[in-house]
Amino acid sequence: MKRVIVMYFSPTGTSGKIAGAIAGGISQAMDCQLETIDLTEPEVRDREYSFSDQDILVLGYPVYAGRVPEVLQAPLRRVKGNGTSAVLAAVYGNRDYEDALIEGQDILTEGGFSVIGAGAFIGEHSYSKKVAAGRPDGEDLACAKRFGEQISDKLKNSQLAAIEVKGNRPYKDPMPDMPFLPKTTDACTDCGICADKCPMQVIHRDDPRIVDQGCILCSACVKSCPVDAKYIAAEPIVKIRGMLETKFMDRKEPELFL
Ligand SMILES: Cc1cc2nc3c(=O)[nH]c(=O)nc-3n(C[C@H](O)[C@H](O)[C@H](O)COP(=O)(O)O)c2cc1C
Repeated sequence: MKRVIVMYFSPTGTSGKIAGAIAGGISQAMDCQLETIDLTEPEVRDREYSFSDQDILVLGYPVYAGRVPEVLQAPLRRVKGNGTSAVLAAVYGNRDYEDALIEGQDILTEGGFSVIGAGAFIGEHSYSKKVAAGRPDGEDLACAKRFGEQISDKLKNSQLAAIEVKGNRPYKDPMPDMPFLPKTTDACTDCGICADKCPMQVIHRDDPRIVDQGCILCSACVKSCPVDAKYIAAEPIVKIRGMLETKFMDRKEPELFL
């Protein structure tokens, strides 16, 4: 019996939605069970995972500076396949995904997987509510589900050869360190949702205004706050937001590799 495992790291939820839709498409078409592993939670990220050739792994992650997020790299290297078929979903904020797919493919291939499908999808940008606002939308999710069904056809026809994705080696330089912390306005009601959502667990549950070092500026706190009390005021991020809201407003569409 085949099993589909959907594994994702998704601070603001977009990568999780896309990976879930792909995995749902595969599991429905193949009538097999679906399991979820949410690597956004630190203790889940710390574990080791091993899969068999009866499993299909769907891995979703956001694109950070054209790469696989650094915080996910060591955890992914602990995920082992044994001739396991894998599908990648890199979700980017309507600018570009550069080397994020090829890097993801390299990591999984080294870990014993065969990447038989990959897609670059679009999600609302972590640093803006205007860039790719509301995405993934219904069209994106339908596209992801259909992609899952195409993957299932490929599996049924035993076409398990690895694919070629877009991207370059050596990969883009990693993101420079940005030692900034999110700020909090007086609107904060101490509800603690931001602390629960923080993938680095650096926000104090008893006083969410206190944020320890180690923040990766993923915007999980900003986007989950019900009263918009969290914000990132650091100059480089404000500049990036301005650049994105000027140059990257035209709708991009998913790119699929099968
Ligand atoms: C640190 C950081 C770097 C990012 N770099 C890129 C990028 O290079 N290209 C892009 O289009 N979007 C970039 N984004 C936006 C995210 O890839 C995008 O919003 C994604 O949908 C977030 O996924 P999530 O909802 O699963 O967290 C970046 C976001 C963050 C927080």
